[in-house]
Amino acid sequence: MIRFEHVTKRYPDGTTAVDDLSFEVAEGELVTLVGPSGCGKTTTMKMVNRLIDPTEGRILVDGEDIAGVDPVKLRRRIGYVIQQVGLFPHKTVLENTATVPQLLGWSRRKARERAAELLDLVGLDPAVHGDRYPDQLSGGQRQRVGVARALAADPPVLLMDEPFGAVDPVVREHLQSEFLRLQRQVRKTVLFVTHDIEEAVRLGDRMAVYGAGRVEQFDTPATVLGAPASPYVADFVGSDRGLKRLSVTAIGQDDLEQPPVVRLDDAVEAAAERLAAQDARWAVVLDAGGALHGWVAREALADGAAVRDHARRMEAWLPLGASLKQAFSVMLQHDAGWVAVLDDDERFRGVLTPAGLHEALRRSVSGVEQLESVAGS
Ligand SMILES: Nc1ncnc2c1ncn2[C@@H]1O[C@H](COP(=O)(O)OP(=O)(O)OP(=O)(O)O)[C@@H](O)[C@H]1O
Repeated sequence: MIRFEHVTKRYPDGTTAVDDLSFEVAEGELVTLVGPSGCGKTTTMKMVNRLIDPTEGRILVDGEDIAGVDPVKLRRRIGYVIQQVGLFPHKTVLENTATVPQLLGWSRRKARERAAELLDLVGLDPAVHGDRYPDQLSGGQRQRVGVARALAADPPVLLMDEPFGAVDPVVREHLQSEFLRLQRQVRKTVLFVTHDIEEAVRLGDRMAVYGAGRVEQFDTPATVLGAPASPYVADFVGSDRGLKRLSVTAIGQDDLEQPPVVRLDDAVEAAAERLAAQDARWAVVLDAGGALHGWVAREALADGAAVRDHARRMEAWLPLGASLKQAFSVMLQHDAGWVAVLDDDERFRGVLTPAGLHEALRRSVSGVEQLESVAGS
């Protein structure tokens, strides 16, 4: 969708901001550009919407060399979100969000309807916030309006330059989660500039780690953390990259244990027999529809009619594919001996125990070492 071919940018004073850059961002992919200040991230981004033109090389958007495209027309296909947001102070939130559709010639009513829909999508109630002015919003809310405005004309491509850089860490994490949720819905092709390695790892399908003007490594966060391509990248991602890897290592089916499963309506004797046959002290309890209800202890199944007479609720669960970091946090939060793991259709897939989690942690960390020795050989 966005393709850089040997792109170099030299400013008139002789500074080479970007040096022979080649990479491709697939349709619907979110690529983070991360690196220290002055390494050329913003220059890279501004070349995509022709705020800056390259000195050498070419950039293709959707197969078309953008050097031949009128910048104004090009920018209609490309949403742009920056740290300073740049909302018009004298326009309301709704008017700000409707700006681009109106420039594109939409009727005032249609543009405002679309704006209200988008504010809703980014988690702002148009009835509450729509008529406010930007200075009546919090920093986090202003950033959300910036994202809504960039999405208003439904461009296939989004450029985001440190969009969450100016808010405090708690709000930033919140905005990141919301943005990930939003991106799963809208599936834009996104270039996202940040100097925060945690943010780059968390948001990126792939990440480009910049050294001075060059991409030192372009790969998935798990690979960048597990097998840094050079001592520079290893140093940049930090000595705690093993820990960071926990947030990008997913729980898999192999990490789960399979205790006996009984249903709320099962007769007590039949349930007790099943537990005895597997020599288990407890079983997971599902309701008639197969949804997780909780658990039941073997010794409780001595009397009564159905499992439901003795079943206890268990609220904690994790989706299959959740990160080890999330798993750790849910286990600590619920002080639980096990956590049920459900798939996308909320079907029960097994339980994660502290032993299973420990095994997965070891695998993740030793993965780092193994990959390191591969990278070093
Ligand atoms: N108009 C300009 N003229 C000359 N040099 C420039 C110009 N704009 C940027 N540069 C230089 O180009 C290099 C790359 O700048 P760029 O803004 O792309 O970096 P960055 O990685 O986005 O940095 P930051 O994270 O600080 O925003 C820097 O050395 C910068 O000083």
